[in-house]
Amino acid sequence: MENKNVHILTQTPSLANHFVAELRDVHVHGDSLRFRRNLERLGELLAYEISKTLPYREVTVTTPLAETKTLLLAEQPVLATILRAGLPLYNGMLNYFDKAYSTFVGAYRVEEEHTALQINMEYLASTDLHDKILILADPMLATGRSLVKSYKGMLRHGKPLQVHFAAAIAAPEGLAYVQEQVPEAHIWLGALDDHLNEKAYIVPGLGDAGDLAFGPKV
Ligand SMILES: O=P(O)(O)OC[C@H]1O[C@H](OP(=O)(O)OP(=O)(O)O)[C@H](O)[C@@H]1O
Ligand SMILES: O=c1cc[nH]c(=O)[nH]1
Ligand SMILES: [Mg+2]
Repeated sequence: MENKNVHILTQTPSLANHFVAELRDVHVHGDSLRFRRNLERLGELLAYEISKTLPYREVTVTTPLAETKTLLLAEQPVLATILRAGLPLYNGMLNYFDKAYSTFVGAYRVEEEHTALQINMEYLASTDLHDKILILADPMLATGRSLVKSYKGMLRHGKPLQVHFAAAIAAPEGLAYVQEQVPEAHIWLGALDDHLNEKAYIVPGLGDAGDLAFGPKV
């Protein structure tokens, strides 16, 4: 997909391909610690890629031997995520943007037979977003409904100057919906997959990210 606002890590050879491969692999899925850690490692890589596009300022650092100039972030981004599957990806980003403030949304898909997919949003705890650089991380961008509803809910806490959406895996349908609803967003993906199935799961995808990380919901 040719779009300068969409960045897909696995389109070039790098360790991101290892992390995404393990996230998908049914033979690794029994190990929830490894699943969470792979999401976290991907979050670290996505944070690093995003960091290359952020504004910097020059500062002087004093070593034991001399003073030297270096670049530091002009400002910290705000990191946001959607509970619960978003936590490990968010945690990876927080490992790198280690002084960032955070915003949390509790949203989940109501997956019922014969009814249209609905997103329940029941919790929102946000820092001030006015004029901030916002990075919203959620591992699965399937229909895009969770991401867009969460982002629009966050806007009551201020309009960010810049918005980045980060996901491990996206479906083309969800990507198109997000681009239509939030055209200003910069989108960062581990991988862009083929399609959604009849239950709005990403194919080939990885299954249910929340269940694989934290166990099945009842
Ligand atoms: O693009 P969408 O079609 O909205 O689907 C994506 C959402 O699905 C997953 O969460 P889920 O609803 O399974 O909740 P969970 O984190 O509790 O597992 C995922 O973490 C996204 O938030
Ligand atoms: O494929 C999908 C779609 C939504 N949520 C997931 O965890 N996986
Ligand atoms: Mg889930």
